Amino acid sequence: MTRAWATLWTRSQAAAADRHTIVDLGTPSPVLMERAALCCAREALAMRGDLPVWALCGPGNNGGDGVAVARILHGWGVPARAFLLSERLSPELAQQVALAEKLGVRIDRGLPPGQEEAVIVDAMLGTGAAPPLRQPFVAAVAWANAHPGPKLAIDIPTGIDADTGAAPGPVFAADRTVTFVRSKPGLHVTPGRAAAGEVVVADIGIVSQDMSNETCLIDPVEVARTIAGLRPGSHKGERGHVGIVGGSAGTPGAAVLAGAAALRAGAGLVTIATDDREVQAQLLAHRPELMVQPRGAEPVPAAKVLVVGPGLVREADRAGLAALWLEDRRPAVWDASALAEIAVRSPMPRVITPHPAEAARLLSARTGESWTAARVQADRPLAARSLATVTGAVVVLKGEGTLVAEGARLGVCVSGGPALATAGSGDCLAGVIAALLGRGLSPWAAATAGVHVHGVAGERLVVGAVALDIADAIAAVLAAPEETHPRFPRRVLG
Ligand SMILES: NC(=O)C1=CN([C@@H]2O[C@H](COP(=O)(O)OP(=O)(O)OC[C@H]3O[C@@H](n4cnc5c(N)ncnc54)[C@H](O)[C@@H]3O)[C@@H](O)[C@H]2O)[C@@H](O)CC1
Ligand SMILES: Nc1ncnc2c1ncn2[C@@H]1O[C@H](COP(=O)(O)OP(=O)(O)O)[C@@H](O)[C@H]1O
Ligand SMILES: [K+]
Repeated sequence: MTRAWATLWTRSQAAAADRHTIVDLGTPSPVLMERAALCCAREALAMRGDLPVWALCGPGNNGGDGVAVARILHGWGVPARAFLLSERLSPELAQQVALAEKLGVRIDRGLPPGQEEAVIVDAMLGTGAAPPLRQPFVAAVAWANAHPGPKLAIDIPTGIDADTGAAPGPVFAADRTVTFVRSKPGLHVTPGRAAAGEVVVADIGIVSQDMSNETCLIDPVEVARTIAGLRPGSHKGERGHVGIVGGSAGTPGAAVLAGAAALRAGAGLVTIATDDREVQAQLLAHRPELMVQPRGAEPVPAAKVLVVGPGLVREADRAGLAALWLEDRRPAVWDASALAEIAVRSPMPRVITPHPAEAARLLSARTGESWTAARVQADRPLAARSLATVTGAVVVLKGEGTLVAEGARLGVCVSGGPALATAGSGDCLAGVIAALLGRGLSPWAAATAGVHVHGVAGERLVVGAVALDIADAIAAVLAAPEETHPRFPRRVLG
């Protein structure tokens, strides 16, 4: 089970929790704001060295947090100022301004003058706002990003959509974001993830009645436990036999990579099914550990799990895949060009691993709507969930901040980096997930553990590494899975 505090709240879930805590339970709103600001002030203190702290404040309660941060720091003897960017002030913000002024905190209207280096605190907009940004925040974000000094965002960097991670305009580029009670999907989904910096979850006593945990981070603690629970297997047959339907003339490499990654992820045996004699010869030359056999009506009958798609570029090599999708009872990972053969929901255990362009093609074909890769990227959670609905599969939507969807459930991967952006890296991922399925994990568990492990393996490589290096790094990650990850939020209590 994912730890409760690793679940993610959407904008409406956060607002409902605020309302419940304040209205139903009677916790005064200023008490929550004080606790929120105290956590942010501590983080600003840790980031400042001997720099002053400047809070850029919007019109709502996010702005109220900013003024309270300036007041708390001022009380600790830190040179801290607040800058009000809007004419309009919410009642909580007005209350904070009045209190801060009584205590001698300097509060100005408009952006700070000059180029003095300072910690810039983004208290412009929080979870009450929805992008695209309007003025004066478009200009304020550009000013802040160009100003020298560390950047701290309160709750969410201004400009990021808290629910989707989309950034339809300029975005505050934070080094650190302090978010309240639960993190938000937008801090971990591309492109929001890059703008959030280090994410700190501050528990400030807001409680929710909503016990659903449909959206969560893929928790490295859970992944490590899942991996530790895998049986080593006393002989190779017990660790699962993976069959790979892949490799066309001229592109045998993708099948080799999927196979190599499956072996590194603990598959006992890997057999590649292809009818092309030239491909068969090339496969064996590439990786002698692999086995090769003709495809036939039922590919690799001895295999417990299939990977379908790596390198199947020739149309003739995709004949019969539609029936395989629908009828083959074995758990299977479907990838690359094989995804074009999916015409209906499959009742069988399936994991599909599209990148955004493949996801768009599949969604267009299956929904009759017009999807492009850009539309997928504009709301990755929606795209992943829609694909899960129309295919019946566990969906791995690849890319920075990979998503895993099963029905309405969504897992967000924290691991992975630019070294993974290399030809064949996706083939390795398919092989890892298949190996984990073969070792007895459910499609959800295999997909979530698979993307996390693949991401960590990629992080251990330098940019310029090739896909076979990823496959080879996977064994080391599985041998000693770590329960922490630098991009998994740090939790503070306030
Ligand atoms: N008492 C509470 O409920 C607590 C609230 N907290 C803070 O309050 C925040 C939420 O506060 P609010 O609900 O007041 O909302 P925000 O402060 O996030 O922003 C709402 C304001 O932004 C404006 N706005 C919305 N979309 C915009 C856009 N695209 N461009 C420009 N302006 C836009 C709206 O007109 C509105 O005035 C949280 O993110 C958190 O920082 C914390 O203090 C914790 C306790
Ligand atoms: N910048 C990045 N950060 C994190 N992961 C990435 C990044 N770029 C690519 N990846 C990952 O690398 C893999 C690439 O897969 P794919 O697009 O299918 O490429 P290929 O077809 O070359 O194998 C996916 O798992 C994807 O999530
Ligand atoms: K903010």
